[in-house]
Amino acid sequence: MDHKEAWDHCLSIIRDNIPERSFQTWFSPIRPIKLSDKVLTIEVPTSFFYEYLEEHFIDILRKTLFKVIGADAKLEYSIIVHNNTHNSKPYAVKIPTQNKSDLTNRPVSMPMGSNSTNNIKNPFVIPGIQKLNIDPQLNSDYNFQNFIEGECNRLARSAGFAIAQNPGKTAFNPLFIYGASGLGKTHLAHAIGIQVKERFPEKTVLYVEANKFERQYADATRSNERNDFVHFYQMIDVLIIDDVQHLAAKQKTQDVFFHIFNHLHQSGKQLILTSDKPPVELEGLEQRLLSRFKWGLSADLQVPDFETRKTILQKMAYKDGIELQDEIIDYIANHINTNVRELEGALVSLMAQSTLNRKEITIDLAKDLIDKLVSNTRKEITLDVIQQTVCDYFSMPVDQLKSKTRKREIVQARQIAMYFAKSKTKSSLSTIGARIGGKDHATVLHACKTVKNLLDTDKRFKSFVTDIDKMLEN
Ligand SMILES: Nc1ncnc2c1ncn2[C@@H]1O[C@H](COP(=O)(O)OP(=O)(O)OP(=O)(O)O)[C@@H](O)[C@H]1O
Repeated sequence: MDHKEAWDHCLSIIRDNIPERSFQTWFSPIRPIKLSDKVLTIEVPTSFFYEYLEEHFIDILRKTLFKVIGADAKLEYSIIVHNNTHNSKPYAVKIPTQNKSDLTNRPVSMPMGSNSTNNIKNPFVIPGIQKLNIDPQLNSDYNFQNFIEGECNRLARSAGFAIAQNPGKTAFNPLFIYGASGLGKTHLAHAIGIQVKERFPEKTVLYVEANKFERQYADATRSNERNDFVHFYQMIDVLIIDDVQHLAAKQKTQDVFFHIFNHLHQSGKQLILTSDKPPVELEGLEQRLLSRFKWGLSADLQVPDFETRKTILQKMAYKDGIELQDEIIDYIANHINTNVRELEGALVSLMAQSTLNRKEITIDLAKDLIDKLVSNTRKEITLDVIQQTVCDYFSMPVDQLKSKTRKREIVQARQIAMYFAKSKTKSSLSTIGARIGGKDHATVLHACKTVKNLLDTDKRFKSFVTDIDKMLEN
């Protein structure tokens, strides 16, 4: 048995024992490299990947290897590092944090300012910020207790939670959280900051929106305080920058951020960034910044599925001290399927209506209000919404649609998603391709043509497309 056969055999066992989504996320990207003396070497994309496997799948990996290779089987990881070399680690041995720099090809030779805190002036206009004893600018409501977990945010939440226990010391540095509007990026970023402050009160945490960072920098430059600005930011232990996409085309701000980023990262400080797009799709940001954004972990927040929407509503209602009948929760969760902010809005409107009019919250009141709300705020049809809707319709995980698999039914679903993405959004063909399965623009064009042809020739296929169209439009 060679390494490929052995690993294939292992995969078939693992696949039967874990959820398909986990399998796709954590096992599909692994490549077997060699098998010698019962030691199987597998290649994983990042050290985070390795740590995650060790933490979550160690038991199943161990049992499967013993079954396939024998009782004295061993597993070695080969981790792809930035300079395209590999680093093999023996089975079940964690990467010691102090050796992390061996694994990541960190450049940086930026001259550093004095670390002394005495002569640092506070360059900011934000009231409350003073030298190191700064207000972290965190919203206490946005904590982990209030952040509801579901398949849609599990990876980002787990990574965020791990960071909060050990800021700067995990492989997730930076943590790059991305996703469409209203899905909880800001909330999660604050939750990490709050938890760090609770566990390590002496640490300096700062949340700042990218726009504000830009304005502060412009002010500091105007008043000749650029160095103070840089020194100030270089003293932060956990720096959270929200909506980094707003730094696009701001060359000078990107330059200064680049230096701050390098300094903090090299000093083992934690960076948390949020954006509405993954690093590969961020336009107008310098390549050197984008490549650094990919050093740690990029984790997306997706549109919550129906069950998670229900949980979110139940917990939100509970927090506000009201009890809603299941029928009402189901109705809202069914009709508001865009993002968490809108779910929250619907619940607040419902409570307001019932309080103002002294009416009980009944299913009729809920229907009346939600129907108005939905028709007034015609939901934006985004690439995420399209992919989620197509996957809901065919009962498949979004991961599969985004994967490279050539299984017929998945290819078909992917083509339908591309067709709707082309007809209902303004996204370019290459963006559509990149977001749906990592394909190029020619594949998207081909998909649109195929769907149009099938609409004319295949009745069953046409009914799929019509149903999904209705779901998107309603
Ligand atoms: N998983 C969740 N659990 C509980 N509340 C959530 C969750 N996700 C989002 N929310 C709530 O939804 C609202 C919108 O979230 P948030 O502002 O974090 O979204 P965002 O992704 O940063 O959006 P934008 O890109 O528009 O700034 C907030 O009130 C937040 O508390």
